[in-house]
Amino acid sequence: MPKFAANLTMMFNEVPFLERFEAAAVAGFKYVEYLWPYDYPVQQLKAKLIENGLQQVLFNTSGGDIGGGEWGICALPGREEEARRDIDRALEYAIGLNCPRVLLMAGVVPPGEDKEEYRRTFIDNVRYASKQYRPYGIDIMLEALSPEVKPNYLYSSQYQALELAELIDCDNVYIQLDYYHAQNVDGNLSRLTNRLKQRLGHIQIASVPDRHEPDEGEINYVHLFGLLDAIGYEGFVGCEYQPRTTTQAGLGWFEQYK
Ligand SMILES: O=C(O)[C@@H](O)C(=O)CO
Ligand SMILES: [Mg+2]
Repeated sequence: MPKFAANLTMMFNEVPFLERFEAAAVAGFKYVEYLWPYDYPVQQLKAKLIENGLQQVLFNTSGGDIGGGEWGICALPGREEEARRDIDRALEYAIGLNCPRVLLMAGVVPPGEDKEEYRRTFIDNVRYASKQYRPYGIDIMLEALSPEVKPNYLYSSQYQALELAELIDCDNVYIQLDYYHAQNVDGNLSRLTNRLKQRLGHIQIASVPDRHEPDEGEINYVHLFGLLDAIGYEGFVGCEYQPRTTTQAGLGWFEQYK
């Protein structure tokens, strides 16, 4: 049975961020993920996890200047020093929070720029992170983002993510398969899951087209959860969706998995 992680960036927005840990635990979650921890000291977040009996399973490196159109800096040529400081800071948080994986946010390639240069920069930074994180047993995730969510992100197809992971060829670099993006770009989700199974480090779910609870829309999640069990996937499944109304009102789908 999949181990579901509440995504505290998208879920439980009825309460301020630090109160979402308790809300997730009360709703029956044992695991959490969210985009970024950096607004809070490690000790404060660690206390929230411990108080509520939760395990942190994922967070991301920085988004960069989000207001200025960035969405990650690990692929930006000329920003390598900053990206590596950011990768090091993420490592400190991962160690402090006992979090076993970090998503390396690549970034947006502005139209007209040399995409190959961004790709090379990303590969170099992922290899750097791999080396830094390996002694601590922390894995690195690569996630393809669909243009619906982030136009011009470095890579949008799961098959591009696979190609990158194979090229980088480091034993602690895995794919974060977000079925919402995958359905928007690639489709054929059963075949895709089987194709990626050796490299799956994390899964995320939401309905398509509306990115709501996984109980509506064009993806059959009951089938996919069964498939994940069948291929022996033992990682986590992050609930990265925008609740239709309130978070609690939409958790009917989760009842059978608690
Ligand atoms: O799907 C997403 O958007 C996220 O998983 C993320 O980490 C940043 O884009
Ligand atoms: Mg995602």
